[in-house]
Formats: sequence, structure tokens, C-alpha cells
Amino acid sequence: MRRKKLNLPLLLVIVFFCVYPFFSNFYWIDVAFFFGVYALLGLSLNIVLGETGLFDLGHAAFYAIGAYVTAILNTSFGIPVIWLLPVSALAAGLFAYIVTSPIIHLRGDYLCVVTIGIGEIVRLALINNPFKLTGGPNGITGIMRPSFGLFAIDTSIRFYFYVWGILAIFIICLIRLQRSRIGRAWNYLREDEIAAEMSGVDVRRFKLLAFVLGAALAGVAGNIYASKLMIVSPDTFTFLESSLLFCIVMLGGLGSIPGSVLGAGIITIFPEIFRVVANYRMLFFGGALVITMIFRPGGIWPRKREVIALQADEASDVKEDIKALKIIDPMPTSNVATNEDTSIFERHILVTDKLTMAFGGLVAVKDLDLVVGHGKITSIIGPNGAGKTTVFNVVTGIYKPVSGKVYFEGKDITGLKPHQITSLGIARTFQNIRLFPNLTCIENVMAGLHYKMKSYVVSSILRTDSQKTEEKWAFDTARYWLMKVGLGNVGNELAKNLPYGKQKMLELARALSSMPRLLILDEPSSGLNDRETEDLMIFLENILDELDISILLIEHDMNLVMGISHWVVAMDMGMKIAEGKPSDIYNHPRVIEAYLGREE
Ligand SMILES: Nc1ncnc2c1ncn2[C@@H]1O[C@H](COP(=O)(O)OP(=O)(O)OP(=O)(O)O)[C@@H](O)[C@H]1O
Repeated sequence: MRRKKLNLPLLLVIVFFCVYPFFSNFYWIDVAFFFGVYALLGLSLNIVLGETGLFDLGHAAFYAIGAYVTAILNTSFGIPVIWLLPVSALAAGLFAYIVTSPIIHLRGDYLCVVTIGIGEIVRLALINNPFKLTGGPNGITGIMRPSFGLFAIDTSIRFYFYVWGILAIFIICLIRLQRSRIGRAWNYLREDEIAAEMSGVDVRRFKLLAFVLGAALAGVAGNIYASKLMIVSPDTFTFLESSLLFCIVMLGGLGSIPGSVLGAGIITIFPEIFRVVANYRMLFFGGALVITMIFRPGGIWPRKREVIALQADEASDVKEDIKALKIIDPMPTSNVATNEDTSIFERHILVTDKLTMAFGGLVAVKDLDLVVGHGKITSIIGPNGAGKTTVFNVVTGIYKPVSGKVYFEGKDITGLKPHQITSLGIARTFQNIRLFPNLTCIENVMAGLHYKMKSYVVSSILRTDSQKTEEKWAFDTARYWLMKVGLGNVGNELAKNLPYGKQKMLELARALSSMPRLLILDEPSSGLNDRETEDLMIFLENILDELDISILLIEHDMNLVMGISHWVVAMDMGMKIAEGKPSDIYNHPRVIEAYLGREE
């Protein structure tokens, strides 16, 4: 799948870093050591801020936890610093889990403010020393140096290789995570949380994972820092430190591993070169950040999406038989109740019972009884504001209904989260396309396969055989669906670069890739020209024949509705006003009245 070739620039960089300390003085070796520590910190924040898009301006708190756990356990209990490396990571990760769990639903500036608060609480706790553990404002001294048996890390050169060795290991791990289901899930939710959730990504879980892993890595940096300086004090873990880490990621490039390392280099080396004006360094970084944001909004070294070989000759081994793509089809686990009365549920894949949804005083959907037949196309029509999209949002779990029930294949799915509903076999598209614009088309389609995949952190880092098989399956399946919707030749293109009509088809491919049994389409033909709409009609009829699928759609294009629907439901002001075969609904007086108004 991936072309492997010798990366000469990378090789030269590695050689340079290996020989650098032998041609440098102690001062500059120590600068390079701190460069390494900041690179670790930058990469740790990059997981949260860059990959996942979560604004964390209190990251120094996790760094502090790692440093203080090392300092306390080493000075009080004599536990060797090297053993405390994983302990610091665990402690910082656990702390992150505890403090971010209650606030993980927050976004943007709200999250930013709360993380600043977390950073300040930790710093003040270290100063106030409530449990007489942290040494108050003076901190803790006398931390031992790390050692591997008799080999002590006690010189500048050894510390240099120690930190860069650990950094190299983490970079490899992070690259592997980036190219796995986990990295993609982080990117999906950074791009569009609702679309990610609707594609089957458990958004809360992956946000927490980003915080925990980011904090654990910062904890490792804290341990290394404490063992080098042999002292820790609260002045190191200030809001300014968190802002510097923020600068590293923003300057380097969001989500870019080399960018974070480069950003760390800028933050550590520049103040040393311009020591005379060191007092103005924050001014410099602020200015640099503003200039970068204006001229290179993606950062100095933005992340390039991986280009995966998609040659036509490779396409021949993709099986046309869709059933063959169900290689991994885990039975979705669900704890939903099964309704005993099976008669209506045998004939209909989706049933809503007296569904009501209100926004404040506005009742958008009222007592709606809706059924969608197995293997049929059911359309909902109605004037603007009739409540059609709200029905979709309730069925797919984006909104919780005020009252009423939603049954899918006889199971009560009311109130389940969108990703749980997706994993049960419902997929949807949105009225205003919701793609992951900065990801490639193939990555967009792979989102639909996320919930069927099992690999997690360890298997992704170790690249186990099952993880590689799963990745290949996801890639082949996504490529199949891209070809199926006529986008086989744009797999590596960023979704945002596609014309509107193709974006619609890409969204459809993403929904279909999850192999849903119910496909929900919100105005699929809006923005398409006549030719494209006709192609869409043929496509929908074909997939209905080919797949074991039912379709529910909202549409304003009456030619499409009347042309392909088996059943039409008309809504007005949140209520069902008529339903029946397309020919019955077309001339139905209540429907005409809803669209055109009552004749005086
Ligand atoms: N999140 C929300 N908050 C408040 N009001 C909402 C929200 N979503 C929808 N509404 C209101 O609910 C009513 C129904 O909206 P809905 O989008 O479901 O209609 P629709 O039939 O899909 O219309 P259209 O064809 O224009 O998309 C409208 O009055 C709308 O303003």
C-alpha cells in the first residue's frame, strides 16, 4: 500500500543529531537537551491540540504532575528515577482522566478557559503545599540522576542521548498512531464532531484518550526534566509555560510531528541566540505566531496527508461482490430493549411512536408516527420548517426527543448516542454537507468503517498482524466505495477540494461504507444539476437492488421523490398531514395546501 523509499534528508538529520554532541560544547549540548524536552512536550500537546483540535492552555499541569511525582517518590522513598518514568506517565495520564472527564464535552474557548483553570489550580496547589508533599514555593531538591544499572546518566552528553533516544521512540509511536484508526478518529472529531459521531466514532472516548496520552507524554517529559535539574519548583509550571507549549504546536503546524519538533527548536534555540534581547522573547513569539497565522495558517511545517497508492491496476483486485467486503463484521453490541409486539416491526425497519421534539417553546415535531418499510425508499416531504430534519436528528440520536419512541429493527433506540445508533446499522448524510474537509477522500470514507475496526493503542503502535489486516480491509473497502460512487481517481484529494456534486457523492460513500441497513439522506439532490440528480436516482435504485438496505430521505425535488419513492410522508408544522404512494400524495389537497396555502 505505502511506497517505502530511502528518506535521505531524514537520514542526514539523524546522523547530525548523533554526531552533534561530539562537535559542540556543554552549553549547546544542554540547549539541545532542553530542545528535546520541549519537543516531547510539544508532541504531547500536539496530540490534544493538533490531532484532536482541543484547546488546552493548561498543559504545563501534566508536565508538573510528572516532575513532582518523580521528585516526591524519589526523594521520599528512594525509588530510582528510571522506574519512575512509567509511573510519572501513569500519574499524569490518570490525573488528566480525572480532571478532564467532567469537562470533555466543552469545546473551543470554553475548554480553553477551563484548562487554564486546571493549570493554575495545580500550580497554586504546589505552592500552597496542602499535603506537605510539594515543598511549597521552594519546591523539592535532591532528586537523583537516572541510571541503567551501573550506567548513570550523569553528564550532559548522556542526558542528550537519553532525551533524544526517548524522543525518537515516541516519534515512532506517534507516527504509527497517526496512521492508524486512532489518529484518524482524532482527526475526524477535530474536523467535525457531529459528522465523526455520526460516522460511528465515540467522540467522548477518543477525546479522553487524546488527553490521557498527551498528559502521559508530558509526564515523561516532567520526569526527565526533574532528573536533569535535580530540583523542581512551581515557577517552572506556569501559565506562561503552557502558552509556550501552545506556541510550539501552533508555530510548527497543527497535527504535524516534524512541525512540533521544529516549533520546540525555535522556542529553545532562538532565545539562546538572541540572549541580549531575551527579555523580549514573549514579544518575539507573539509576533512570530501572528505572522505565521497570517502567512502560513497551517504552521511552518504543516502536516501533509499521506498519499496512498491508488493506481488503476491495483483496483482490479477489489472484489465487486459487496458481500465479500464484510470480512470483519462484528455484531454490534447493544443493550436496547426488544419490543415484544413484532408484527409492525417485521414489516418496517424503522418505526417512530408519537415522536415529539421541542426547542424551548417551539414544537418542531409533534406526535409523529412514521414507518419505513424494509427494502423500500420512503420520502419525507414538506415546506421549509416542517420539522423534517428534526425527525432525522432525533432518529439518529443528535437530539433526544421530548417524548415518544424510535424503534429500529424492533429495538428501542430512543436516546442512544449517535455512534451507538450508527453501529446498529443506520447511516446518514446531512443537508449541508458535513465532510472532514482537510482529510483525503479515502480517509473520509474510512470514517464509516471506524466502528467495525477493533485495533487500539497498543496494537496500532506495535502494528500487529491483525491491525495491518484490518487497515488493509478498511482501505480496500473505502476504495471500493469511492469507485462505486465514481470517485475512484480522487482518493488522495482533500475533500474540500472536490466540487460540490462530488462532495455529496463522497458523503454518500462514507455513509454506505458502514454497510447500513437503513440509509438516511437529507436532501441528497440539493445543489446538484439535472444530470447529477438523474444519476443519483439511478444510483439509489441500484443500491436498493444490490444491498439489503432501506432508504429514508428528505427531498424537495418532486421529480426525484415521485420517481423513486415507494412511500411518501408529508409533514407540515411538525405533524404528519398525509402519507401514501407517490401518486396519491402528489395531488393530495392537504399537501397542496401546505405548499401553496389555502384557497380563499
Ligand atoms: N437546534 C434548533 N434550535 C432551535 N430551533 C430549531 C433547531 N433545529 C430546528 N429548529 C426549528 O424547528 C423547526 C423545524 O426545523 P427543521 O430544520 O426540522 O425543518 P425542515 O422541515 O427540515 O426545514 P427545511 O426544509 O428548511 O430544512 C424550524 O422552525 C426550525 O427553526
